[in-house]
Amino acid sequence: MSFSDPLNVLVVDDSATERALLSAILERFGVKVIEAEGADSALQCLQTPKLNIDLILMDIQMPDISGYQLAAQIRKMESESFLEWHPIIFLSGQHDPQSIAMGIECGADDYLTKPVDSITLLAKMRAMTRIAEMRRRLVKTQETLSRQAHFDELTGIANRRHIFNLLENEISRCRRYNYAMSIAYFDIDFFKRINDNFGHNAGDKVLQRICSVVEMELRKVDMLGRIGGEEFCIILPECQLQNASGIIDRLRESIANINFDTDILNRNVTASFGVTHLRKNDNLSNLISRADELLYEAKNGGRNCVVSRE
Ligand SMILES: Nc1nc2c(ncn2[C@@H]2O[C@H](COP(=O)(O)OP(=O)(O)OP(=O)(O)O)[C@@H](O)[C@H]2O)c(=O)[nH]1
Repeated sequence: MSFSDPLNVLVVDDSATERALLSAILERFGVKVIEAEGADSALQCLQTPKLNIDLILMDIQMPDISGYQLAAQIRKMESESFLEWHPIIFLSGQHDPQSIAMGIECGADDYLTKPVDSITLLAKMRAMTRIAEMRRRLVKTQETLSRQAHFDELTGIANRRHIFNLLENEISRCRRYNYAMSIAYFDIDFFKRINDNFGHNAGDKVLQRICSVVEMELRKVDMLGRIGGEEFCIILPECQLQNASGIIDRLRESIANINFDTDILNRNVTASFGVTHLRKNDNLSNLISRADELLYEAKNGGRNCVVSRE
């Protein structure tokens, strides 16, 4: 039996002889062994990305801390430092059911008693790496789903639901710490004409470029989200209305000055803005309604302008 991809196995044992014996068996099957004589070096190896450890084989009786304690520490470190999960197999001389139960309880995934039969050990390792691979795929899928649930696919910025959740959080923060906050709604002017005259693809590129310009111009704490179509929301935490109006007017100018690649669009694009701030009795719904109304005033007032009001 051997592994198709080279497997990196961390062997944790205080006895150099035991480590050497186990390494000799594993290396015969094409496994790459990384040795650790105790807890500190084991934890260090797991935090070293280039070692790329797939699995841990661990002794229980060690002088500094027991294998049980180390397994619990590894699980804690993995969850606190967002490290990948590593299967842990205990190799122990203790055969009693209590020791086995305790090993699993502390975070190990399997428990083999010494002397370990090499074929059994390799079969268990194969099963564990299969589970680790399935878990890796599951985590990746979860990350993709979470990204899709929170971010707009075309522009990469927060989607409607996410920006409203962020706004809800900011409103609570402002209430609690008595902070000021402003928001802006904006909408690209005559966007339909861009699609009609230059194609939907060009329209998409315009949306992407405008978002990246806006993100670049804003402070790190500001938040940008796509409400839908060509309408966007900006949250400006800890920003008084007067200040926000100035920032947003500069943003309007930056958008109007974007030079698009001529194969996308041979003219400039403008946007209209509504800016307001959080009033004492505002909730999410009336704050965004007011920003939306101001945006439509800006549209009716000739576009490419900012209308701001308390
Ligand atoms: N390319 C592209 N177009 C989109 C997207 N989402 C919405 N649109 C288009 O955006 C256009 C919005 O048009 P309207 O609502 O009439 O607004 P407008 O032409 O910008 O006019 P004003 O807002 O009044 O200045 C529609 O043609 C939509 O199809 C998208 O993701 N990509």
